[in-house]
Amino acid sequence: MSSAQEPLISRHSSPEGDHDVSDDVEYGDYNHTAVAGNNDDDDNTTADPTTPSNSSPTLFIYLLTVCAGISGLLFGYDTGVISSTLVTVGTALTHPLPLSSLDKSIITSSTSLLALLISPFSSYLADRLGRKRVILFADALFIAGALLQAVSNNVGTMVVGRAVVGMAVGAASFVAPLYVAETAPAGLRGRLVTMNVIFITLGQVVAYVAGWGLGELGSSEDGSGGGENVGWRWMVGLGALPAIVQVVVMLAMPETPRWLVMVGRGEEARRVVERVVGGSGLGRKREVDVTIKGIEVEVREEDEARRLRGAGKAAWLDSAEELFRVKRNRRALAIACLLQGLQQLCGFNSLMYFSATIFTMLGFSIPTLTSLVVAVTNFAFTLVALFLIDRIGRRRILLWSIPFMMGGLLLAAYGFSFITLANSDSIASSTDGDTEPPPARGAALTILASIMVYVAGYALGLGNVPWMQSELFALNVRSLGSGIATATNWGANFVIGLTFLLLMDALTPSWTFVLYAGICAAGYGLVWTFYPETAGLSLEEAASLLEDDRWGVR
Ligand SMILES: O[C@H]1[C@H](O)[C@@H](O)[C@H](O)[C@@H](O)[C@H]1O
Repeated sequence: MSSAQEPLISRHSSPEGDHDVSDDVEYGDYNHTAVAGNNDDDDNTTADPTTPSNSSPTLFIYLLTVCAGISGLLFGYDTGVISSTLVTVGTALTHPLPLSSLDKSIITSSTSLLALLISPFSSYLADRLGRKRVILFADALFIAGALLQAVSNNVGTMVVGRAVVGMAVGAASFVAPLYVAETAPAGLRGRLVTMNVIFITLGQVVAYVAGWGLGELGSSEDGSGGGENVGWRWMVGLGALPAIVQVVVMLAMPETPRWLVMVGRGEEARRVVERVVGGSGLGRKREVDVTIKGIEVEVREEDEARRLRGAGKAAWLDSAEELFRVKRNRRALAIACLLQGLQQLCGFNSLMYFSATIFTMLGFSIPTLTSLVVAVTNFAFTLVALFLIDRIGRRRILLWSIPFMMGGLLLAAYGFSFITLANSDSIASSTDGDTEPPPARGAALTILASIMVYVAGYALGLGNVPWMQSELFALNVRSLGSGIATATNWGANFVIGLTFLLLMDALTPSWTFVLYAGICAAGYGLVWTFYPETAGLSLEEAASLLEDDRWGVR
């Protein structure tokens, strides 16, 4: 990652008031990272508040990273597990009928809707209660949501369970990266954005593997005993496990030094920094002093800025005015929302959520196993993206990868045109997937291959680049701008989850995929016209690109 994308906790006072937790750490699920340019450092001579200059990472720091990773993993697990659940749940929720397309759509999209609704409160709660408590609170929601889903016997309870998980995803995805960003050395923070996406996609792989294993287990029980396939209950219930692990580890972890200073618990903050720094001796004491001093200065400056703005005016209003009044801020917002909207409207998550349903329709004998290719391809190419993105650049990687997505979608649409599918309502809800008459094998395999091409293209570009959104925004509007862009992501995610199966029924699968290809084509044009290359630039350079009348695109 180039220095321009190195997330640093800013030492500037922030005009964002009650959003100050995210002055530099944007909301975005798993994607809240403070991304500040080099220039952020220029006017400040103190060391990074939480950065021991010479020390190598302590065990404590590794633990922190894993802790934050569990939140990403949970996010991925809970969004990925729905795919297998929908094809193994059978008639358990709607006895004696299988789930309808509408049931499936509502169950799926309730998670993203609640994640969207909880997001504005996460930052407030993290300030009031502390970062650690919000992580624990999210874990409680993850556990409650998982158990509720596991015991549900009707669609209503399942939707409530999914919604509770959605609240957990929304809160955890904001606060966990913030927790690390405020505690860990700057060197680690730089990797947060991509690490988060990697943990999410890994969680999705785990969910798909669990869905396959437990779905199979359930079907054999079903076959021998004739009872309900209970595999799906284990799948959704298992989501509680990582959350329980996270609770245990988190209980042993401290609050972040920055929050402790903010609430006047300086002595505790010092002890935390001592653990972060590790080692002993005079050098260590000096490092701890400098770090604590840096945090105190930062917090004081923020308080001061807030006071100057005046108590009468809400801080977010201040920020909102700036965001919409200043041309270059408006442009940054337009681009960030464009990318986030496109990340979801290109239809990727319809595969993430419904691939097992699609492969059941296509007559694959173990659809949950076949659909693993979606999660594994996504994970593998996200890793590839990690190595490529800074070398190739964000704009260029998008312009290279979107045509592959379009090609994959159009080929899949072509494949679907050879297949006569039953309405998705009538798809058998078992994993045996035997449909009569069997769909054309060649066409089904073509669709599988084209979906892999599409997913690879997505993971290389759109799956990652939108989360680098904070580098587009000036510091004083970064938190709000990133928050709005992230809300766009959840909103579009909700729309896709709700409409995919309904579109498949109303338009046919071929036209649904053509529609997504059309959205990608429009997105390509918009990226080409409006999205300047920001790789390798400082935040200020990136922001000034947006000043010129061609939006910085040459
Ligand atoms: O960046 C992530 C990643 O691509 C996930 O696979 C996807 O499910 C999320 O919606 C997206 O935000």
